[in-house]
Amino acid sequence: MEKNGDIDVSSLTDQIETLGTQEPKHNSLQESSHDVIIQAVDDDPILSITTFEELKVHENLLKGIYEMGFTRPSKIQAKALPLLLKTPPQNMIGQSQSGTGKTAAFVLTMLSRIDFNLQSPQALCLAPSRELARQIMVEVRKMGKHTPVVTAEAIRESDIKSTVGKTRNEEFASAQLIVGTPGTVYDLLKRRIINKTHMKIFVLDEADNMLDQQGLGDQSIRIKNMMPKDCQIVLFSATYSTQVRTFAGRFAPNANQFSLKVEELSVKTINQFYMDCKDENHKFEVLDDLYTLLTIGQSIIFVQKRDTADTIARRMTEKGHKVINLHGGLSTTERDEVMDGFRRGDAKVLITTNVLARGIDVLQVNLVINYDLPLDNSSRRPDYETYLHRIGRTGRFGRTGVSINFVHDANSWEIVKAIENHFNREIVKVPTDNWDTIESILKKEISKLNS
Ligand SMILES: Nc1ncnc2c1ncn2[C@@H]1O[C@H](COP(=O)(O)OP(=O)(O)OP(=O)(O)O)[C@@H](O)[C@H]1O
Repeated sequence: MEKNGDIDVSSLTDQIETLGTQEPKHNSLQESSHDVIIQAVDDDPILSITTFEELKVHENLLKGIYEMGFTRPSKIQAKALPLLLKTPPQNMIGQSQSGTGKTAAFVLTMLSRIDFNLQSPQALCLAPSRELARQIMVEVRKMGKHTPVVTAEAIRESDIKSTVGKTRNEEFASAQLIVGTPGTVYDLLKRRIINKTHMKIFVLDEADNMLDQQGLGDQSIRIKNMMPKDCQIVLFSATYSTQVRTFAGRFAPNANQFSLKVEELSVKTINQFYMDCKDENHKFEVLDDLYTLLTIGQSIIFVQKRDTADTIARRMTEKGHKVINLHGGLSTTERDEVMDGFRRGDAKVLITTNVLARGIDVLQVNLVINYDLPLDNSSRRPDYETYLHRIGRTGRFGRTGVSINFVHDANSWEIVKAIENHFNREIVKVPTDNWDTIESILKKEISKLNS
């Protein structure tokens, strides 16, 4: 195999480097032809806004939105916000592709429902990971910057005790908007540290994952059962299996619904590839070569198990690559440090498990590698939803991105083919041993996309 210096990788490098920084084409999300199926509970014609002003939310919220650089609503925001903000409030089951701005839609709804004179929890949002909960809170604080909103994060406390004045009880007593993970939120509600009496809106981000009966479903249901009867229930995700959608309909009754057909689910600006490796060990050699030969902006490598993440991180470090590693086995402080470092761009390569498959938004990520393909833990069948969420860590809000799947035996090849069939999107083969060809294939596919 040719190593760096033997071939000119600079032009491909340019392509991959510019991918992450490439701004979305003007209005690309709004003009997308995605066929959203909308079911509204009223007979009202579905309103769709073209500017945030039309929503008639408080000017301090508009100020926050504009300071975030949002000049106009994305397609899901344009369609969902008028329904989300209706009085009296109506439930919502929303679906749109990864990176299309679902967070801002529910954050704005939560902020606009709060009575700032009432010092009691009024909006609650659950997310499946501490990293996603913290990220949502950053968006809340940015959008609510010009409002007096008081917020609290209900995630496992950091190992380093906070030095700021308030105790946890005091913090939650005065908080109006809470974002957290289900275990911690349930515990705080049960111990009456979070007062549920005035709760007006309950949001589940990554709702299909939060309602999954094999996982977080139990806790989400218990929390929902504690909410006041008239609390607005809002569910958002890029994916809903048929089974989960049926259940979601019971969890959020009489909801306005947005859904997508399966062939509309994958983001068109994410180029999907696969590399046919000889065996497990060859996967590592190809990974090492990829990072030796290409200068990649920022990237995420997904593996199935924590042990694999540790092993790959150690071996990549031994090979001289600067990588970081995040999984559920780390302490809360370590997790926060790793994630914050990656967001700052201190580290360019993040090795992780499914814990970061959903929701994480780092715009500079231009490459996602599925070192291990996502499998359903119990059935060992392809996990289509996780696949879509993983590759959706790139190609955010109209940007272009590349995803590469590693295949190493007949079974993993079948999984890639099943994923290709499921979403009806080609996953293009690139060789593992000829970097000139790799370069030209990646370039051709990327230019097809940009033309
Ligand atoms: N109206 C807007 N104008 C410009 N940028 C926006 C707008 N709305 C959201 N964004 C940005 O788009 C990016 C993706 O948004 P967000 O993280 O909400 O996507 P998402 O739909 O929740 O994705 P996922 O399904 O992966 O969770 C974020 O960086 C966000 O700040």
